[in-house]
Amino acid sequence: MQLVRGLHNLRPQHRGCVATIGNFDGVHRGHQAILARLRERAAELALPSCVVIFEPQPREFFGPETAPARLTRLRDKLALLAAEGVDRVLCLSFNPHLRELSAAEFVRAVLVEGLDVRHLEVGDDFRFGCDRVGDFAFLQQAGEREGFSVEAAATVELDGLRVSSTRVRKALAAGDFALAEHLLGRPFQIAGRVLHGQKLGRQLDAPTANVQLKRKRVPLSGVYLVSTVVDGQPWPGVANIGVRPSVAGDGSAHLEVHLLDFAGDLYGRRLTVAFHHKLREEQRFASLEALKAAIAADIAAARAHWQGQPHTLLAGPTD
Ligand SMILES: Cc1cc2nc3c(=O)[nH]c(=O)nc-3n(C[C@H](O)[C@H](O)[C@H](O)COP(=O)(O)O)c2cc1C
Ligand SMILES: Nc1ncnc2c1ncn2[C@@H]1O[C@H](COP(=O)(O)OP(=O)(O)OP(=O)(O)O)[C@@H](O)[C@H]1O
Repeated sequence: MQLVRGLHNLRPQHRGCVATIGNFDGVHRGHQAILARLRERAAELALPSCVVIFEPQPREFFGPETAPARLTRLRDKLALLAAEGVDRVLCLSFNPHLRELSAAEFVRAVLVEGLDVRHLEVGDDFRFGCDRVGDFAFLQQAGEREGFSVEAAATVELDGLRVSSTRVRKALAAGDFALAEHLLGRPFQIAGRVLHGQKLGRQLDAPTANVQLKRKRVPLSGVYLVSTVVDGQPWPGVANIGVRPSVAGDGSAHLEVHLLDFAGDLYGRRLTVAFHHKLREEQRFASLEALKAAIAADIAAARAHWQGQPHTLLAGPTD
């Protein structure tokens, strides 16, 4: 899959494609349905498929402090789009210039002059352009004028409700991992490099891999049953994600993973951590002894949960 950053990096060979536009945060089952249609249309028309995304996402541009926490950082999103068979991603920086484009200007600059789109696939509720005035009817009219077809994919629902990134975030916040997994079509995962921590974990009888989050906010907080894959082998564990109120920190979110009965060195490696069940909220403990006892109880709960389940049967992460 090819990544093109910004309209100015489009070249003549990028013209002529089937496309879709959106945030695609989480690449959930609604997104997957659109991407499946995109693949089909691309094959029928013998053209490459292109997904147009924005960075930052529009809500992050309008309210960096109030925008919801991301399900996927750009890197994860790109990996998931590649796995869905997308040929090309056009990543536009959402900046003051882009936000001021009217729907008609967006169609002209991005879809017609930039990409020469021959077919556009969108969700039935899709809206875009300054003040979100561009909708499906608008796109169809523009398509008739400019010579591209537009198709609205039917809404994908689960239990009578639309699948959306917002709903995945709510499921995670409520600790409903079965629902999050249904909505995403895979367990919720966070990937990152293992960094050196404060080395306190050893004193707590729970050495932890400190997974770099590279983001200010995360869509979940607490203590969880997790799994990861080390050297191709699924590995169960328990993890804390949060600000670690019991130890002096900088207030930023951390992901600390303790793998059950693991003795190797993980520093510098990239781990993908899948979340399966919430054990408890993160707490502020008055002493390291109290924290140590709580972590021992978490580890015992994880052991009881995974006992009897062969590691190979774990619903592990995808890499
Ligand atoms: C299973 C588990 C549960 C944890 N629960 C909490 C908690 O409730 N409150 C807290 O402040 N820190 C909690 N922690 C985080 C520890 O404070 C952290 O792992 C420890 O400070 C080690 O950090 P280090 O890797 O930087 O040395 C938990 C860690 C694990 C592995
Ligand atoms: N459940 C769904 N069924 C069909 N299409 C969907 C569904 N969810 C999103 N889409 C479509 O996928 C494209 C990208 O959607 P986008 O990520 O912008 O919205 P979303 O998933 O609904 O997120 P949010 O909850 O943040 O609004 C759009 O065309 C959108 O209409």
